[in-house]
Amino acid sequence: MLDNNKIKLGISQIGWTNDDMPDLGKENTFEQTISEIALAGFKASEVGAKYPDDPAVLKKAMDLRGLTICNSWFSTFLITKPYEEVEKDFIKQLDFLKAVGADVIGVSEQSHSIQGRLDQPIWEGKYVMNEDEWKMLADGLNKLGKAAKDKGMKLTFHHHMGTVVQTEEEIDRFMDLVDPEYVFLLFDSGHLSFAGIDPAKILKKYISRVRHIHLKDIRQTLADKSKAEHWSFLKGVREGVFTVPGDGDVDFEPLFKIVAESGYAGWLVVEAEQDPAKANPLEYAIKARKYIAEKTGL
Ligand SMILES: O=C1C[C@@H](O)[C@H](O)[C@@H](O)C1=O
Ligand SMILES: [Co+2]
Repeated sequence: MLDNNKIKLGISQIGWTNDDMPDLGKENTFEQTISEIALAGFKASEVGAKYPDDPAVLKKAMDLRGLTICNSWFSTFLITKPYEEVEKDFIKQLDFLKAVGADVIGVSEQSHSIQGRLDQPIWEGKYVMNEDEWKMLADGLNKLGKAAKDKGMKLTFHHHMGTVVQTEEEIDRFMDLVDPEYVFLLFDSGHLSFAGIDPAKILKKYISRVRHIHLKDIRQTLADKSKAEHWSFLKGVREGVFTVPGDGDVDFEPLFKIVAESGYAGWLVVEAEQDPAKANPLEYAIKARKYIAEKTGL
């Protein structure tokens, strides 16, 4: 059982429109997306490309539906761009998130990332950082994390397929290098499972440093096929590698147990990008909401 005084449930808008491939769900408007998020029984979403840029307009639309913004993706380029340039954009996004009521920002290092490249199989040619780059990444994130903390926000780092922090060894090294006061982990059950890592092992090890959680399930047969047939990450998404919790092969019960026993306080966010033409977003959001209620009491 999870404590609903500590844990709140959100769902990412990525199931309605996928900003990485905007043709997926192009027909779904911002208003329809957030109305369906509320209708399915969730309390928050992250920020999508169709969401209003004006924080007052966005907040009003969310408030009207009893929703809040709980996080947004932020791409850093700490090992390939000047730090000051990254920091400037980061602060702007922090201020935006703060104005709409979020206290978490989800960072992914996108230097050399292959996650968006259609010409690149996701299982081949991922960039591996050298010693200097590891230091540059950790130092940059520590500084950004301090800037976030100074504004009452938390920098959470999203390990991700096709990026410089994907494998178990990379996650361990990352957690060793960053300052626990300023940089937290964004745990994503789908990316770990897709990478062939036991999500329960990682969650157990780092739960005290986790400040945001993405609940993503995978269809293992399609994940295996993506490797065998050299698919890009985005082809995998299009074909249905990811789905909502309870609909795939990830075992969520140990994850919920670790969360319950840890005293984690924060958001659990269903994040299950797939083709909305094959997986109706409202139907899948309701499916996820029911599964989580059944397994956690939330
Ligand atoms: O948190 C996420 C945001 C997406 O844009 C990304 O590609 C997805 O897989 C994810 O986990
Ligand atoms: Co995620």
